[in-house]
Amino acid sequence: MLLAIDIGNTRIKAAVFEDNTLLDLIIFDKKEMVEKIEFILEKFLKITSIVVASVGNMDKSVFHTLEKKISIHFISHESQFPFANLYTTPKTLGIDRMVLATGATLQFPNQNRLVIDAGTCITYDFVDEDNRYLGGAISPGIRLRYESLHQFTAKLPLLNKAYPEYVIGNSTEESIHSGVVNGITLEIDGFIEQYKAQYAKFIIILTGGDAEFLAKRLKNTIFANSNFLLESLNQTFQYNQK
Ligand SMILES: Nc1ncnc2c1ncn2[C@@H]1O[C@H](COP(=O)(O)OP(=O)(O)O)[C@@H](O)[C@H]1O
Ligand SMILES: CC(C)(COP(=O)(O)O)[C@@H](O)C(=O)NCCC(=O)O
Ligand SMILES: [K+]
Repeated sequence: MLLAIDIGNTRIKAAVFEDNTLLDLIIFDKKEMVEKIEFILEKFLKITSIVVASVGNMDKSVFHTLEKKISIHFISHESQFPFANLYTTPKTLGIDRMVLATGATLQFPNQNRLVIDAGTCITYDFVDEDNRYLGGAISPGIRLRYESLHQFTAKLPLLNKAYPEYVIGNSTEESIHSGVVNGITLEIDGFIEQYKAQYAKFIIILTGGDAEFLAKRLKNTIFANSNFLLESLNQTFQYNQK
């Protein structure tokens, strides 16, 4: 039994896996890390390994006590991946993006895949049918857009995400919602059209904390799976056990 931990820039997502079955999902803030991991290990006594993927530099001291009683694997640029990394700066590529590319490669073999992860940032990652990771894009996520409109202007309010009623926002709040939410959905649909100009066929996987919210407003058919990164982390762990 495996505990997979995805440390993003906003939240920590943890999942317990028995082979490829997700038994439990826990989402928490970084400051709750120790207590939450201890809670999970007490609840699932059969966990024998922990695998961690972190976008930032890991403070591994959190795991020092745990390392005495359980094996912990940190996915890094030195881990094994089932794709050829054609990124020209492979050592700066986000570990989260490499894990997403691994899941797309293993779960959807022999085809072009585009993974869109709508989290703190919206990341786009493309793996072609020959299992070559080509790269993609990094764009501000929903929260980042609302917060930057508030933080870098004199008068704009900080809003919680909501669907705009119209393209033409008829109030300050509606204008902000239209700019943020329509901006993102048009960006995503626009990027997909650009990829279609280069690749006749590819599948699209949408994940991240805002996947469900955005999926409803996207024109293109996509696989929306908010647990895709955790599933991919489980598969990355298995791939590194061979
Ligand atoms: N309870 C929540 N707390 C924080 N963000 C949330 C929550 N529920 C949904 N979200 C949305 O999820 C996004 C973060 O998604 P996530 O994939 O966890 O980010 P990351 O992996 O970058 O930490 C936020 O931008 C926010 O819009
Ligand atoms: C772009 C990211 C911040 C996305 O992180 P997230 O939205 O998942 O918190 C992360 O993938 C990252 O730090 N990437 C490093 C730069 C690169 O991928 O080229
Ligand atoms: K992301």
